[in-house]
Amino acid sequence: MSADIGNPASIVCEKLAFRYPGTTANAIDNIDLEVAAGDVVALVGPSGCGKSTLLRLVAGLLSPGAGRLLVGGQDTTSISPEKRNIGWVPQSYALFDHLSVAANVEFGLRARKVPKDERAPRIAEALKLCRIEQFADRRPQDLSGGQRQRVAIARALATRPRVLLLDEPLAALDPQLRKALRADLATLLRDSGVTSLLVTHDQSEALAMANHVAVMRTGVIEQYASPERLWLEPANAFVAEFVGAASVLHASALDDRRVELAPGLEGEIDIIPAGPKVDVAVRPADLVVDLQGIPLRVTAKEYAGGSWLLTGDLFDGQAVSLITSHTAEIGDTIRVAVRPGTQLSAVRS
Ligand SMILES: Nc1ncnc2c1ncn2[C@@H]1O[C@H](COP(=O)(O)OP(=O)(O)OP(=O)(O)O)[C@@H](O)[C@H]1O
Repeated sequence: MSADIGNPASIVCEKLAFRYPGTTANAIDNIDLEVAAGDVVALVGPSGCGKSTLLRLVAGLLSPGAGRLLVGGQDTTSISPEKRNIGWVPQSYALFDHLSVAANVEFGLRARKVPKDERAPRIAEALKLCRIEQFADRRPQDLSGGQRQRVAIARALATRPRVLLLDEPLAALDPQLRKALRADLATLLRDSGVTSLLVTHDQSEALAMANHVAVMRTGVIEQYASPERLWLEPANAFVAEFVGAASVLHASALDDRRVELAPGLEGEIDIIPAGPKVDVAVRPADLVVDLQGIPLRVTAKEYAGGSWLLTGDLFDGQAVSLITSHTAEIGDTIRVAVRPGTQLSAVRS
C-alpha cells in the first residue's frame, strides 16, 4: 500500500525553538531533525522533555519562536494548520460515540470539505487499510480499545494526510494490550506509507515501532538514529540509560578490547578505547550470577515473569542491574560476572 492514501512528505526542523509564554526556558531548543518521507519516527524521552511541544509545532498548533520547520520541503511559517494536510491521532482518540465508525471517519472528511461523492470510497479505503471494514456500522463504544484506536487512525488516514502525528498512540490501552498491539500498529503505519511521527515515553515501544527514534531530554534531541544504532552505539550516558536500561560504568582499558568495569569485573567492548578510561553501557542481560564473580549487594528486586531483575551496588559504589533466574533478598550479597561472550557497548562521547 498505498500511494493513493497519501503523498508522504518529509519533515525538516532547522534550529527549531519554542518557549511557552510566561516561562523562562525553551520547551524546544535549537532542534535539528530530518524525517524522510514515508518514515516512521518515534519521539521518546522523559516527561516534560518537549515531545508533545514538537508534535504540536509540526501540526501547526504552535508557531516556532526561532528556526524553520519544513514539511515536504516547504517552509510552514506561512501555511495555516488546515492547509498543511497533516493527520492527528489524539491520545484519547476523540471519537464520537453517538456516530457509527463510518460516520466518525466521514467526520474528518467533512471537516476538510471533501465533496460528498468522494467520501464513500475514501472511507472504504481507510477502513480496509485499518482492517476494520466489518465494524463500519458499529458505534465506537461497542469496540475494543485496539479497534477504537484503528478508527481514530482510519479517520486521520481518510483525509490522505502527508504526515500522520500520533500522540502516545498506545496510552489509552491496558498494559497487556499495549504490547500485543504495538507490532500491529507499526505494520499499519508502514503499510499506510504516510510519514508518521509518534510520541511515546516508553523506550521499548519506540524501539519496537519506529524506523528511527529521536531521544529527547530537556528540549533537545540527544540522539536520532535507528533502534539498532541507539542500542549498539548510544551517543551518551543518558541515551544508554534511557533506551537500554543500562548502567554506564567508568571502566579502565586493559588492552585493545578488554576493560575493567570495577575491580575484578572484566569484559570485552565493541571498539578500541581511545584512552585509558572509557564509559561502558552495562545492561541487565550483560551480567550473570557467577560464584567466581565480584560481590553485588542487592538493593532492589522485581519479578520479571520467570526471572528476576535484581539491582545492586558493586563494592566501588556503582549501581548495576541484572536479569537472572536466581532470586535474592534485598540486603543479600550475590556474586556477578559479565556474561561469557558478551560484547559490551562503549559510550562514544
Ligand atoms: N501550555 C504550557 N505553558 C507553559 N509551559 C508548558 C505548557 N505546555 C508544556 N509546557 C512545558 O514545556 C515543557 C515541555 O512540555 P511537553 O508537554 O512538550 O513535554 P512532553 O515530553 O510531551 O511531556 P509528557 O511526556 O509528560 O507529556 C515542559 O517543561 C512543560 O512544563
